[in-house]
Amino acid sequence: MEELRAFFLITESDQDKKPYEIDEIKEISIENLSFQYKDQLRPVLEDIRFRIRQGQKVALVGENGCGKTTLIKCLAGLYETDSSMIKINGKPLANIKSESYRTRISVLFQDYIRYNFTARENIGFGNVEKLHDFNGIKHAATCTGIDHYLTKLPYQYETMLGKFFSGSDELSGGQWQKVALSRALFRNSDLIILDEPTSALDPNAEMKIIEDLFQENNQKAILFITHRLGAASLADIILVMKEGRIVERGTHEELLLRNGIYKKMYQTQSKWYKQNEEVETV
Ligand SMILES: Nc1ncnc2c1ncn2[C@@H]1O[C@H](COP(=O)(O)OP(=O)(O)OP(=O)(O)O)[C@@H](O)[C@H]1O
Repeated sequence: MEELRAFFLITESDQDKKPYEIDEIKEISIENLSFQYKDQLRPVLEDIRFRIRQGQKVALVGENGCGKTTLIKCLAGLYETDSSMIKINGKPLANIKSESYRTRISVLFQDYIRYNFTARENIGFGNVEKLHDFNGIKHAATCTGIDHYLTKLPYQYETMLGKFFSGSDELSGGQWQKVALSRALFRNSDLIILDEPTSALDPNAEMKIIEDLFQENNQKAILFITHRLGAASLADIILVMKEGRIVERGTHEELLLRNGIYKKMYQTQSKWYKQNEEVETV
């Protein structure tokens, strides 16, 4: 009898460890996550805890070097972390087949690729199986506001982008960023992770894109890094990081009521915008 029980116990625990597939991400939870780069003396992330549910929009803010990009790389499964610290639908990320997880997420890093291919392909590469789904590609481009520009190109979406080919069209930094963001949106994912997706855009264009992004993807979870608190204010939850830790969290209004880092950052940025408005009107 004991042997029989032992047999079932082993079989159950083996099954737990066997990587499995997921077809949906309903919740991501991070519990007590710490991370250290091999060549660094101190951890870059310490005791990180938060949860993102389906449809939630979460902004990650904080000064340069506080660990924001490292955190989203851990979440994207690019760095190995203690298996139980990141959980997807309540189960450790490490137990999920990485291919299956990656098809459910969409990530846009700061150093996105500018493909010397057509505009359609540049966006379509987000979901290569749907490279010929023109309506889907156009829809993603409309959401980021780049459709307007692409439709005016000599061959519209079939125009080559970049500067390598004759007849191709080289975009501005902000336009490339919109194309890259369209590519991330074209992917059919449950979780969209964006590292400063609108940093090259002017504040008005940025706010419009973030608003449209949230509206168009109301069922999806979005985690985005931003240095502009105007964009962060649109999120359901704002996580404020400092030296590898989350030190404040809440809505824009809640954080302004505290006399913390977020409020100081906000006051500094408001002053900056006011000064610039005054310079423009002089
Ligand atoms: N590949 C790496 N190897 C070693 N150290 C790294 C690596 N990437 C980042 N770091 C270090 O980890 C710390 C956090 O970097 P990270 O890029 O996560 O910060 P960040 O908050 O995203 O900064 P920024 O706002 O400037 O983009 C920094 O001190 C950085 O030097």
